[in-house]
Amino acid sequence: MSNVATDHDGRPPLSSEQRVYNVILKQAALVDKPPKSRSLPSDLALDSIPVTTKNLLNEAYDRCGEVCAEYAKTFYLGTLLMTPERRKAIWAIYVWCRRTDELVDGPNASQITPTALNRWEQRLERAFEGQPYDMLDAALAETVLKFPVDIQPFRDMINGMRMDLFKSRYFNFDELYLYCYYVAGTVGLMSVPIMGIDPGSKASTESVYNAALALGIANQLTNILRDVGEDASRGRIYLPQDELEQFGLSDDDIFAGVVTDKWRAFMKDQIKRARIFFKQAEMGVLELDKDSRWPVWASLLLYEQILDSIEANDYDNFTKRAYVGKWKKLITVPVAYVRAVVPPSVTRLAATG
Ligand SMILES: CC(C)=CCC/C(C)=C/CC/C(C)=C/CC/C(C)=C/[C@@H]1[C@@H](COP(=O)(O)OP(=O)(O)O)[C@]1(C)CC/C=C(\C)CC/C=C(\C)CCC=C(C)C
Ligand SMILES: Nc1ncnc2c1ncn2[C@@H]1O[C@H](COP(=O)(O)OP(=O)(O)OP(=O)(O)O)[C@@H](O)[C@H]1O
Ligand SMILES: [Mn+2]
Repeated sequence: MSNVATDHDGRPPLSSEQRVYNVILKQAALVDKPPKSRSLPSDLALDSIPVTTKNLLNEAYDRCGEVCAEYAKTFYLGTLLMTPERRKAIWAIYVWCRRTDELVDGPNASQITPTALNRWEQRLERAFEGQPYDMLDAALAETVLKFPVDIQPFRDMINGMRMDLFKSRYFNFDELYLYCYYVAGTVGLMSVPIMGIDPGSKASTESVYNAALALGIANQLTNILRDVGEDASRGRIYLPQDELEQFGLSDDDIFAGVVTDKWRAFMKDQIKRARIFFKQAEMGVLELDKDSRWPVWASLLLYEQILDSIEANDYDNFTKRAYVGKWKKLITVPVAYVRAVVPPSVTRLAATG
């Protein structure tokens, strides 16, 4: 199994960041290549799909859109601005990610075993080979046929779910970084080939992939900070153990769930780090194809505001769930639009007067 965590014989172990960067280089090289020629059965060529299958596929894409609208309304609205082909592809990937997450986080999570995840991975492979198991997989299968999406980030997301099955503590940020790549950085890598890089962009492909990875990491770190109380109630602590210790905190403090000055100081530090990842991601949004920028900006700005909300709750993420209110969301959407359509030099000039 190809896994970013594979050890290199005899050489000093690479950090998670270095391992993940190697994946970025590989993904960037793949998307730079001309369209891949997958060895698919000849009846699977896109132009030979019969009309009835096409109708079923369209129904499957519509269903993917509905799921996306149900789980992330604002983001769904943003996808409506993308070209129909891209929008459908993002929905299909969204649904695969949501279904993968539900395996370990959903109502049947207690029944999920490593074998079940292996079966899910086999299903994924079949979809990439053009042999989908159900209609939602068929939408994914068509998507990966149309766009230069590689299987590795998908496999890696399943690896993240495997990690969730046996691991409930993270010794340091290096371990947490790898987990964040698996469950969220991968989403960035899956999305870039769909959203496309602006033909006028001067940025290197790997720098855009790196920004996409950073957005995934930033989102996941934010998600972890928002859900500290909820995760602790399930016996899970994603926060790096060594950093907790540096602030004089232990697992017991988290289970006790009392906001102290030590906790506030610790949280400030964690929020600062998440914001650094959001900043890294921002540079990449400008390089995306024009009509893909708005949904990404909206998603970035909305998720980042969860950090503001944790601050506004005076760092009580034990008993309060940080969220972005309706009005803030409403304001964010046009702000994201302006950022997406106005070149950064103009907004910078406007900001400096
Ligand atoms: C435009 C855009 C945001 C596209 C991404 C669409 C997509 C395929 C999303 C899939 C998300 C998903 C269901 C992932 C499964 C694992 C998971 C749940 C991760 C957490 C998401 C937050 O979900 P939620 O708040 O609903 O959490 P709960 O389940 O309720 O706890 C994550 C925190 C991470 C999701 C990661 C991203 C959205 C990364 C987005 C990065 C890009 C789209 C790259 C943009 C490109 C550049 C160059 C910046
Ligand atoms: N899984 C996700 N992937 C990408 N972005 C997401 C995801 N979940 C949330 N977001 C971003 O964060 C925003 C807030 O998400 P949240 O799920 O709290 O609310 P919503 O579904 O957008 O709106 P509502 O509260 O009206 O249902 C989303 O609109 C989206 O932009
Ligand atoms: Mn959500």
